[in-house]
Amino acid sequence: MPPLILKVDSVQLAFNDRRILQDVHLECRQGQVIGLLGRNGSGKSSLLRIIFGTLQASYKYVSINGDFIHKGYQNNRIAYLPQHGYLPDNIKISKLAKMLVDEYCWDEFNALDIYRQHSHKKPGQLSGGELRQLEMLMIIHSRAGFILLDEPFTHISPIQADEFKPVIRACAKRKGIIITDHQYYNILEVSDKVILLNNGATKHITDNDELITYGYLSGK
Ligand SMILES: Nc1ncnc2c1ncn2[C@@H]1O[C@H](COP(=O)(O)OP(=O)(O)OP(=O)(O)O)[C@@H](O)[C@H]1O
Repeated sequence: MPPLILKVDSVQLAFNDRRILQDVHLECRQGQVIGLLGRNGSGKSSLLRIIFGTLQASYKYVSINGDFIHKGYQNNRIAYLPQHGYLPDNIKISKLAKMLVDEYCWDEFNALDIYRQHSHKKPGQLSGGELRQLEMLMIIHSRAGFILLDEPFTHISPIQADEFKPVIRACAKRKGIIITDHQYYNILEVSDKVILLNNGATKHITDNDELITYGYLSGK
């Protein structure tokens, strides 16, 4: 089967007449990790929510292999790790995992140390970093063909971030992933392509020095 291709084109978003996104074009193939960088307030979370279908844009074109996708979350086509936690506090991790994790990935997920360690607990009994790791792992082992990760490295210690990057790469063998985080060095390491959101437009970065040219990194 040819790889699935997610296309996002001509996204327009404004809040109270303030333009946030106006010239956004990106493509993510199954097998690829696309890193999305941008300054605070540049519209990264808004773009991911528009693709997922929980934020309405004034215009968007999102498709998977040519099929227009109105709400990405429908039919498990796209899964999304929001910037802030999404798991309810009082349901056991094991029960949540059974709802979210794809049965075809269950053995792989069930073998993860962090899951084995905490499966009997509830989210409210975990540290911020433990919870973030489990939230992300459930999303990337979900049924969806495309995964959107909004700041997955937040609250994660450097050593655990290093353990995660191969897990993300392994997941990308079967899925397409769009990932954003302010830990830009992790994004540069884990991504096949990097896109910068700058003044509402996507810039496809081919040389990391462009991150300085566009004012994302100071270059000092
Ligand atoms: N519901 C809203 N109403 C008005 N303005 C909003 C709303 N949601 C977001 N914004 C504004 O839109 C802009 C883009 O926000 P968004 O959260 O997408 O940025 P971001 O790139 O993810 O930022 P950060 O890196 O700080 O998380 C910001 O200036 C924000 O203040």
